[in-house]
Amino acid sequence: MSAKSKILLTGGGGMVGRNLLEVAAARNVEIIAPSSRELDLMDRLAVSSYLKYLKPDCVIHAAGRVGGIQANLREPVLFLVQNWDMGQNLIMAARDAGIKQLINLGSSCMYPRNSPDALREEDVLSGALEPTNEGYAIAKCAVARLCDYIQRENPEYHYKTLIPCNLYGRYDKFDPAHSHLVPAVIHKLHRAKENGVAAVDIWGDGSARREFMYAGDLANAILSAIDRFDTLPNLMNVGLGHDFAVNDYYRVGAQIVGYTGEFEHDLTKPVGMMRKLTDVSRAQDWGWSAETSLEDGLRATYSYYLESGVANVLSAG
Ligand SMILES: NC(=O)c1ccc[n+]([C@@H]2O[C@H](COP(=O)([O-])OP(=O)(O)OC[C@H]3O[C@@H](n4cnc5c(N)ncnc54)[C@H](OP(=O)(O)O)[C@@H]3O)[C@@H](O)[C@H]2O)c1
Ligand SMILES: C[C@@H]1O[C@H](OP(=O)(O)OP(=O)(O)OC[C@H]2O[C@@H](n3cnc4c(=O)[nH]c(N)nc43)[C@H](O)[C@@H]2O)[C@@H](O)[C@H](O)[C@@H]1O
Repeated sequence: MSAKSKILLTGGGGMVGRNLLEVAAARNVEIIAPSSRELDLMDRLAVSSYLKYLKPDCVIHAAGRVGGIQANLREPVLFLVQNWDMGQNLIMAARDAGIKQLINLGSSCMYPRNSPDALREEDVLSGALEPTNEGYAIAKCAVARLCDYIQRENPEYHYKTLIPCNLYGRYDKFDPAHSHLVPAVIHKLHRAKENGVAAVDIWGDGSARREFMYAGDLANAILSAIDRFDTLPNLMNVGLGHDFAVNDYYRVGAQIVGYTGEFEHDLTKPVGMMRKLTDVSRAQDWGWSAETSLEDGLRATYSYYLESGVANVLSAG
């Protein structure tokens, strides 16, 4: 894509979007990123007229209704309806506006549950989904397939999907009502350290495994995808290629936060998939690999948690 290309980003106010905008700014890549108040993706007519007016050369779809296992269990209707409506509205409007290049973000939750092996792109829709996030996963699969079908019907359109593994990093959601594992680890351990709490609860027995990648690495991957769009595979996992047990995230988190207390396992809490490791060979063949270690990523995320004031807001709540 040329330096003059006009790039539209949805979800610019979210964790992935804000990391992408930071990395793009550092490389003098201009990206147009309307907030949800400026462009509500649930409003089909507004999306259609916006795209016909703006006529971007490429669209990056990073908006979504996103949350951890507890939010998905609580509101499956919202996760299904909003992620499908936003994706359909944007992608159909892009097609009808004649926009030829689009990068859609899926999620490793799209994959069938409980696969002992690393998940390959061709495994999408090859088995039953994880019940704890089924609504979200159905929407993600449907939007990814919509992109694929548009390409099949219109070969001059290139609507590609990246499938990120679990993510964490600066600008993440730390509110326990919505957070994923890693921000929950940071928030719970910080609060326990500050309040002298003797033991922190871990949901489940801690043996579930997760592949959490630093969001800054995904931002770099998306920028590479923009730069080298023509060689980008139509469907590509973006992950670490290795995972850790839930207990490991708490152990390393305790080192970073400075928590020296004990842990207790709450077996009444939901654990979701026992594993959802992505196979990253397609990305490696394409010339991309993640670079940030868990320790470095946790350290940067904890610094953000402290410096952004999130810690104080959540402590006051
Ligand atoms: N976080 C993860 O672990 C993870 C893992 C794999 C894939 N992904 C995917 O990566 C993408 C970004 O995730 P994230 O973690 O950055 O999510 P996030 O922090 O929750 O951000 C979501 C973004 O979507 C926007 N949005 C929500 N409803 C909207 C609407 N009706 N109209 C326009 N914009 C709307 C939000 O805008 P406002 O802030 O203005 O509401 C926000 O900027 C999503 O597609 C997600 O499925 C995330
Ligand atoms: C990428 C996201 O993956 C999500 O699944 P999923 O990895 O289980 O989502 P998480 O909420 O990150 O949970 C990951 C694992 O961490 C365990 N866990 C341990 N302690 C905690 C805690 O205090 N808070 C949280 N949240 N988890 C905790 C949890 O039981 C689960 O096995 C999907 O629900 C979303 O839709 C999204 O796709």
